[in-house]
Amino acid sequence: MSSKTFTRAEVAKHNTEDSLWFVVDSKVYDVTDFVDAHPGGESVLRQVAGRDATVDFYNLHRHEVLAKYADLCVGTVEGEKPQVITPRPGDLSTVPYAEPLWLTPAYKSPYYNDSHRRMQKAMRVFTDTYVTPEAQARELDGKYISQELVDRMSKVGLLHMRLGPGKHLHGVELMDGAVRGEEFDYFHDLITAQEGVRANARGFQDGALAGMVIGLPCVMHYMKDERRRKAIMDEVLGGKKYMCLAITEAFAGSDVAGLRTTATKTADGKHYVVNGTKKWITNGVFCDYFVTGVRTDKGLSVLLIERGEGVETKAIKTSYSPAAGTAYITFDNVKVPAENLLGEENKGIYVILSNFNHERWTMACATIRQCRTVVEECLKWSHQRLVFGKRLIEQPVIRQKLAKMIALVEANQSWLETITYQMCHMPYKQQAQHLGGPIGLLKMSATRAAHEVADEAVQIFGGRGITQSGMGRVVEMFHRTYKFDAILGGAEEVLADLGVRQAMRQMPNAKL
Ligand code: HEM
Repeated sequence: MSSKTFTRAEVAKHNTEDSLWFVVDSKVYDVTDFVDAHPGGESVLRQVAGRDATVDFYNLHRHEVLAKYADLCVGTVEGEKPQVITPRPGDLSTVPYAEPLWLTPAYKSPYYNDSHRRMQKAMRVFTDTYVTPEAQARELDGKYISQELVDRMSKVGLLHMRLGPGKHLHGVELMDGAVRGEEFDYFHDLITAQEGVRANARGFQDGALAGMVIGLPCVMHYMKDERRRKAIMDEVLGGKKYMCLAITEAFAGSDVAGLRTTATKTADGKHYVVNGTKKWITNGVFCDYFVTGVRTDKGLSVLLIERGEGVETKAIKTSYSPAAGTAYITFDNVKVPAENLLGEENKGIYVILSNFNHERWTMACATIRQCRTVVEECLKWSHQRLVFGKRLIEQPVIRQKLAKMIALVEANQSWLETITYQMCHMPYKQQAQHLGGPIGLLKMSATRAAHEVADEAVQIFGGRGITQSGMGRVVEMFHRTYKFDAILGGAEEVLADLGVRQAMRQMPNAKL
């Protein structure tokens, strides 16, 4: 920004055909050569020529517009300083409820220590600096994640971290040394998930190797040949090869037992021959490995299938961006080595189920954080938007909506943290027994809340809430995409039922 200063009287002189200046938040803008390019047209700019246009500007634009057009700024008003906060990469928001309570000054939490705080800071800087700019660009052009970002994520251990705590992290320096792999627990995991989704790009979010997050654990826990397992883990965590989980079919979604893709053993027992289809496979379009649910002679099995002869993928157009690489897959007589069987033959259901809790919990982390971002957007918008002669926030009906949204977000975050604490203190096997139901209910609660939050947010933003650019772009994206989390990883209704059925297994002979 230029260091020049001007008096308001000097700015006022630039209100002619040949020179058009105005002030926004103490900064002086010369838009003489910009009027033809201004998306809002020329006339509106002429109306504020020579004047302070701060109120008009923020009634119509996001603050980030000023950063994008920073070269229009020719200086500041003498003796004045900009009042509007310009966040730097890594900054916490000071808007009420924009951050979870543990990151809000004056609040305490029993769950987070210094190591968690270091992780949060490092993740925020990384997301703001590298992920958000690419995520926003990919949402627009629909291309897949760049190898450059994958390499960067791999280098700081982000791909490793997304599998959750465990031995695969031991000896790994995370986020350039912010945290040691050995100290990584489920609260670090929660932070990783919640910070990552601040890029506000739901399609890209899945495109950023979500398939690996749910596919690779099956290899990590169930591939028998240790040498091969290590080689594949290194390739995938090194960002050299991409992996996805291919379970759902046109025939069966949440009803995993209804899968129809078959795997038949060859007479010599050395191979399986796979035939069938898969649908809605996240990242499938650009993956090298497919962790695939198949029907073998006496039940379900899981095979690691490499892209090759007989494997075809084509993109499915969904309501989020093509950056996710969502695929329809066909397997036609695909020959798969028998050692690519993950877990036991006909017992694949255990392989599939073993992963579900962590996947669902991660989705709850993400959804709750996205709801919070939408709350922040709504608080800012209702605070700056002038309508019917006053700020939107002065309408009681708007405050009612905000209160409901805030309460939903805070309640879900608290429940999430309580469950996360149990995850930190329960062996994995016990988690499956005691936490499968609560995690299912938590995910259901998070996506039901998302439904309410998305709906109210669009009402608050009006037409902008259904417009993909400008003020309401975050709300529009959320409203268009929150359903992915209500369906993927187990539909709301299936998880609600699971939660209650699991509780009923513990039901004593208690009477009213
Ligand atoms: C440095 C100054 C300005 C820049 C760089 C700028 C840039 C933009 C951009 C990029 C848009 C597209 C929408 C968006 O992305 O948010 C836009 C829309 C618009 N601008 Fe500006 N603008 C400036 C100042 C102003 C001022 C002072 C006014 C009015 C007094 C104005 C009136 C409008 C209007 C009416 C729209 C259309 C809004 C809508 O579609 O909802 N702009 N401007």
